Amino acid sequence: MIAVENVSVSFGGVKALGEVSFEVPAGQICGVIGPNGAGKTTLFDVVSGLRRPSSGSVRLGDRDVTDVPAVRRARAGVRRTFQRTQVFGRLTVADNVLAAMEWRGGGGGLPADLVAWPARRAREGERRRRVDEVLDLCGLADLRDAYAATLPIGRRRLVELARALADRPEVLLLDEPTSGLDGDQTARLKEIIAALDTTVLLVEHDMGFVMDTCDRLIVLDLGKVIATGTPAEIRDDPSVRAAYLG
Ligand SMILES: Nc1ncnc2c1ncn2[C@@H]1O[C@H](COP(=O)(O)OP(=O)(O)OP(=O)(O)O)[C@@H](O)[C@H]1O
Repeated sequence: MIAVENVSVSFGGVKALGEVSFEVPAGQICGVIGPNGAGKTTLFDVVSGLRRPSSGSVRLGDRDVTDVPAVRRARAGVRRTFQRTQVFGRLTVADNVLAAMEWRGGGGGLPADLVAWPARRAREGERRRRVDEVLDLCGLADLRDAYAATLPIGRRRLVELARALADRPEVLLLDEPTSGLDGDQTARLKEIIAALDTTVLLVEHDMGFVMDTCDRLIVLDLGKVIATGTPAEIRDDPSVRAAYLG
């Protein structure tokens, strides 16, 4: 569950977010839409911990994470993809996913390696199986040994998604996940998201995708929530039409 309460963020004189509040119950797929400059990316930065709000709070489950930095939020099960893909170009697709998985139970140096060797090897095997599983899920199995830098943008985006899914996140934030995807890849993405039992917050400009994929929508305009509701409710909301049509 994600709970954002009265969150405000200002950049100098620009109020990117003004007292934004909403909740995404566990397992729900929630879309954030709004015109350019509405505050969507800023909201993602606040939820993922990259930006601290000037006021307000963010809770994940029953934990207040407002002051918890991004890296610790990631450890607590928050994963994010970015508007501009951020894959490791010099690593293979499989290694990109492997690198994103938390190494639990490491540490302790050589003595620990020797004593705990069988358990560590078993865990390593589990991680590699998981890599294959998510590559399959994302339609990347054939590309597991390709260097990420050589892939077209749509595939790179799917590598980023695979990385985000590898550790079975509790909360997944997707920033414009369809951009650069072709029709087949977009359809696959829809299926992947629908099959997750993760809380998902996504920003997306492709309205068809948003309407088909999300359980609920939040509409931002000039840093304010101007409407929330099911996709059908939002489609018929006059204030939303006004915001988009100017
Ligand atoms: N680092 C920053 N410094 C100054 N102003 C910023 C900064 N980041 C965002 N803003 C401003 O805050 C407002 C919200 O920006 P934000 O990028 O969150 O909107 P957005 O809805 O994600 O837009 P887009 O759809 O174009 O990505 C805009 O007016 C933007 O110019």
